[in-house]
Amino acid sequence: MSPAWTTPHRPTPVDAVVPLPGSKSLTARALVLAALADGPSRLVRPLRARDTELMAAGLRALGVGVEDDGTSPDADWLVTPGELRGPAEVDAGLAGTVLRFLPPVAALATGPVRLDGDPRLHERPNAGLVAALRDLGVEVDDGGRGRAPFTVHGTGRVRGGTVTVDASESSQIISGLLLAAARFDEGLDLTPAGGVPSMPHVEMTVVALREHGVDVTATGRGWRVAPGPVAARDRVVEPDLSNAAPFLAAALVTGGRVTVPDWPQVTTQPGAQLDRLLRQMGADVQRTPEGLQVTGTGTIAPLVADLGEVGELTPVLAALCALAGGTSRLTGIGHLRGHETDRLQALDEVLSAVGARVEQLPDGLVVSPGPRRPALVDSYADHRMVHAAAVLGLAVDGVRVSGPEAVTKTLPDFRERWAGMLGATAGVVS
Ligand SMILES: O=C(O)C1=C[C@@H](OP(=O)(O)O)[C@@H](O)[C@H](O)C1
Ligand SMILES: C=C(OP(=O)(O)O)C(=O)O
Repeated sequence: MSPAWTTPHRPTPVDAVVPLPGSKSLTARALVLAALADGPSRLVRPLRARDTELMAAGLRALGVGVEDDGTSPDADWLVTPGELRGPAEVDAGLAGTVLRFLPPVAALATGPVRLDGDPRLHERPNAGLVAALRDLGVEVDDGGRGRAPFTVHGTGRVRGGTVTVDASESSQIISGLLLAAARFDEGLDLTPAGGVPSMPHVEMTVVALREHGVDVTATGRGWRVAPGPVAARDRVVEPDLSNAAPFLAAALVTGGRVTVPDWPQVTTQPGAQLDRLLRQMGADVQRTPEGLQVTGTGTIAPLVADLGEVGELTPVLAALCALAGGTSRLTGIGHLRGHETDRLQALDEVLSAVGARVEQLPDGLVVSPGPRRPALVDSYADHRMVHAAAVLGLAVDGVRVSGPEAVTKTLPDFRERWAGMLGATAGVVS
């Protein structure tokens, strides 16, 4: 583990333009669909971070070509579908996308595919996916745990058909099944058994499938994917709007201004909701020719919001709540207990350590500011907890976070970008 990171304290306004690398979620979908397609595809500006490198490595292990385009400054990937085959070992690390998107692909391979990952991956909920694969005719050996590690015994084809899926703990279970479904003999008619968190991420999957020529219909109960080819497609990956959260939050905390360039006009990324949420917290948010510009006043309004659609924004928003002028209430996020760490517990510990008052609800958090104090907090191996600590540290002198290397999951140079933002005078952080 690298030494604890002393997060920079910043009593004066920031003023910076912060470009961001590609979206984790869009890169993951692009890789899987390109792997299942009828010809080679190019991914321009994909996210190159632990989660997406693990996705690429997992696909390679199954026989897909995922190669660097050495000539491209943006580290493009060229994806060449191949015959899917085991035996293979897939390391999912701590990536929910690999955990839930690759098993349905593995089911299309010939031979056993074993999936394992970090110790915490063994605790991430996945029983709904295992049960659904079995209902679709796939043999999965999970030792009765419904979690990793498990082995998918692919036979080269999946019957598919009608299935009811428990995706109450992760939308990724639905996305994973839909992504591979056009390659199932009967396609897929999927109905969620109950509530589904992070619905915009399912919509992102549906749009990505249609962009690859797949016939997907919303049935009212769920989604139907017709069997058929997946068209190859080159694509440019949008910047990761969820990873914009800590940088934009810095504008609110310091009463400064931060612009994220190339903010898409239209997007399926749930991070786009930062526009609305940061306004609710008192920021001025403008779409300028350069990108999304957020300006803070130096005071932060408390937030009362259901974050069920945008759970991954919670750590940074909760950090802002700890610095706000009153009590905030964040709900609809019980499923965050199954994320990289139990994020409700972790946020309770971290925000309390710097002086906030925190109450855990079954599905959320109530956060009130308190007398601020320095603290050494844990990252819990969670990239977004490091982002949250960095936001707190702007306002609270002496916030240190152990295990800061967790940021490699989706933004390996987070600390360099953070320092660049703070050093910049209306400058671009490159
Ligand atoms: O499909 C995706 O790319 C994601 C879906 C969401 O997962 P959950 O539904 O498990 O929250 C989100 O939190 C995660 O960061 C990315
Ligand atoms: C929940 C997250 O990740 P994962 O894709 O591993 O579920 C996240 O990035 O906030």
